Amino acid sequence: MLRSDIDVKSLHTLFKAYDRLHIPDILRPDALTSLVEEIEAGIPWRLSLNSGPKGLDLSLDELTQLDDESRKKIDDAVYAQAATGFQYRFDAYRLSDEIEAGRATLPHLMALYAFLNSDSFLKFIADVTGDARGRYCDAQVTRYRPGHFLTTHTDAHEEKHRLFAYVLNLSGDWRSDWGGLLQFIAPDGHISEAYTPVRNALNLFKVPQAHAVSFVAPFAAKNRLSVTGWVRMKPDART
Ligand SMILES: O=C(O)CCC(=O)C(=O)O
Ligand SMILES: [Fe+2]
Repeated sequence: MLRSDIDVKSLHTLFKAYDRLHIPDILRPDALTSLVEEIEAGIPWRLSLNSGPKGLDLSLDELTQLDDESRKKIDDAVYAQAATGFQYRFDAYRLSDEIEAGRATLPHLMALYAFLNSDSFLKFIADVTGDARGRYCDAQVTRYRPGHFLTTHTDAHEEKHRLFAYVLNLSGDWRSDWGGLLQFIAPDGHISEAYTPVRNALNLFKVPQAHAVSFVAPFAAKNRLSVTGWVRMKPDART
């Protein structure tokens, strides 16, 4: 699935210097097209948001049945928490959980998950990062619609043994004005770097590292689609 002419050495030099990397044209174009078609044909999205420390995955069908007042209550709680702390709201399909539970039936996403866990991809990660401890990648498909976002966090998780985060962007022709930027936040609060979603680019960064996905503007002309997850140390720690 990987494009064959990737210059791993140069990527390694950059990764060593910055602990993060934006790699354009990561997959062979044919692999990417089938993947995007499969996702766009419809997958069982759920709205993922947190209520304080608790993560919730809510059925989109049930949410559309809520009356305006109930929906406003959720929005108010989300915005109150986002004003001062950690908050997210985006659509997700928990690909690795669904596959591990034997529930997934989406061949191209299953092939991608197998690829992400193949020796060749894990070796690619080891060569680029200089760290050969990665044994396993988890994965979720995410869709940020207008009004979706993820505030600043580091991805650190004691039990999950995360080494690196990755984001495979699937949306093309994205304008930075639409938001949905992957932003890296410096200790002084400035944004040290931001990646605009680029179709078929892989963003890779070391964990922990402060980052966020900026609010997708109401006028964004499309949704921001990605497959994202973490390269982890232990295959038996799939929690
Ligand atoms: O979608 C992205 O660019 C990053 C997502 C992220 O940081 C996360 O899910 O923890
Ligand atoms: Fe993150």
